[in-house]
Amino acid sequence: MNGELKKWEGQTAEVLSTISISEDYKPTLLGSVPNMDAESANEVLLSACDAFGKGKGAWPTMKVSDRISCMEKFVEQMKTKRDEVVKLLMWEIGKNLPDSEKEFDRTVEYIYDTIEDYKQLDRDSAKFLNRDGVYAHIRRGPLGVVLCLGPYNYPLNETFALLIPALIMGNTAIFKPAKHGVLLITPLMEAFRNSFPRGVVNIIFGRGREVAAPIMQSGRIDVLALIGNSKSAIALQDQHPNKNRLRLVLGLEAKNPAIILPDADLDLAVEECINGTLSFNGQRCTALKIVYVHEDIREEFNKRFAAKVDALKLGNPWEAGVKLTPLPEPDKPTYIQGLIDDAKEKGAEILNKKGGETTDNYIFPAVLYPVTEEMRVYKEEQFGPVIPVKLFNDIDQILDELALSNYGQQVSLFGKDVYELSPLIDTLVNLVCRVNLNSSCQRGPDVFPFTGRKDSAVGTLSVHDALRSFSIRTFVATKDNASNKEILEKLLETKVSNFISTDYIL
Ligand SMILES: O=C[C@H](O)COP(=O)(O)O
Repeated sequence: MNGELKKWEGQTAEVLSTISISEDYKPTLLGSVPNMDAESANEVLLSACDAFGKGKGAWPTMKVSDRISCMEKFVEQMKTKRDEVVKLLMWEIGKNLPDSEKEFDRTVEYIYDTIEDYKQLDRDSAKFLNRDGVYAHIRRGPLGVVLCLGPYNYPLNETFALLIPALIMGNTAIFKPAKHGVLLITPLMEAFRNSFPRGVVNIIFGRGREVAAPIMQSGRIDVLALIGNSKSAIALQDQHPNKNRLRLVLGLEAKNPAIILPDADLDLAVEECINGTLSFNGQRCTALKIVYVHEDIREEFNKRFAAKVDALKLGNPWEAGVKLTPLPEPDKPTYIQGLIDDAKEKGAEILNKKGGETTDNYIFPAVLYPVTEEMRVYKEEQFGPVIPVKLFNDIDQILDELALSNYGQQVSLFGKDVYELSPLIDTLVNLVCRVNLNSSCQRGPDVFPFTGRKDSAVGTLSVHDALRSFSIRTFVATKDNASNKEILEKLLETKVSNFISTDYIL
């Protein structure tokens, strides 16, 4: 972005749209981005390192109020690009219109919330301490250079959920857009260029192993911030010559269950499970990826749920009322078909009539029942349109499975009896990080903590927590005597230091 894009002309990577379910479907060339190599990626790295300048750069030492002004300028310009970005969200990743609009609007809100929270954080963390003859002025500061990688399912929102807090805290950043959802970043590049000093925000395009790996190998990355899968996170981490000094901020996989207790409101449970399992075709880390149904209500729940799934409208993302849309990953339908075949071989049935029907780059969601622990669809994070339903008689059976699971993000719990719910809630909050009562799992509102246990996350990504994840407490200390007092008073009075200042009182 602050590097010269022209440099990479002639090595462009084409971006094809696969988003169409029409019979005469043909992939359409939407645009192209530079396909960078290791050398170009290293130039970008140098640009980010120079801008941080081992702390001497203009950005990390800048006044808080000036950094906020840059961010405000950026978000104002970003808002003028809404239509363009929303269209690209539909065309590149197949997200339906309401969800694409929501992704854009929620990202704008995330930036405003981050600005407000940053002011509060700076006010709260700035402290003058005087103890045992030592006087200290404490504030929160940046960590250095951050490498941010976002996922294809939220190419705008989740990339920015990493990038924005990292930047406002005074870090410089390099970000790599997801493979699908790369073009939608391009309308925003001018806004970045107009709003931030050179080298503060940097972009890399290309394959992870070709552009992100060499950057990590340099040992100059201080924070790896990634939302995606553990495999990519581990592969990148392993490239760093000194992993111990790398701070990690990771949002990873999950296998969030819905638990339908015998006294659950079935209409509500069905509705919430439809949204939970199939919003954006189940391509959400917070999606419900398995449904546990109690034996007493199994028949009724399965019947209503399967019928509702079949009634969902499949179509192109821009068509009104469409819930199910084409999948951006060309090999996803084959993968899902493999899960269905495996489950059928091991004794499951498809409960809904349309389950497994394929249309170009889509496979209609199959509701699979009864699912058992030997099946791949039980073990793998399907991240797509297929719904395993598992029977239970005894809640302890589910608690044992959750305790053994590699994941620990969220649970949806459906029921009414408070005496049954309360011990369960008390246990579940120690197995996952968010229990959704009579509602499906979700990340939002984005001011709420977004995290997980075990392999689901490292650190917490909410407006509030992300600012802390991308910063460290730093301070200036001195012996409390008359001469030092005088120097400190002068520093405050002359306003020559941005650190020893009262700029935090915004
Ligand atoms: O892919 C994981 C996302 O953070 C899910 O967000 P969401 O629950 O708002 O769809």
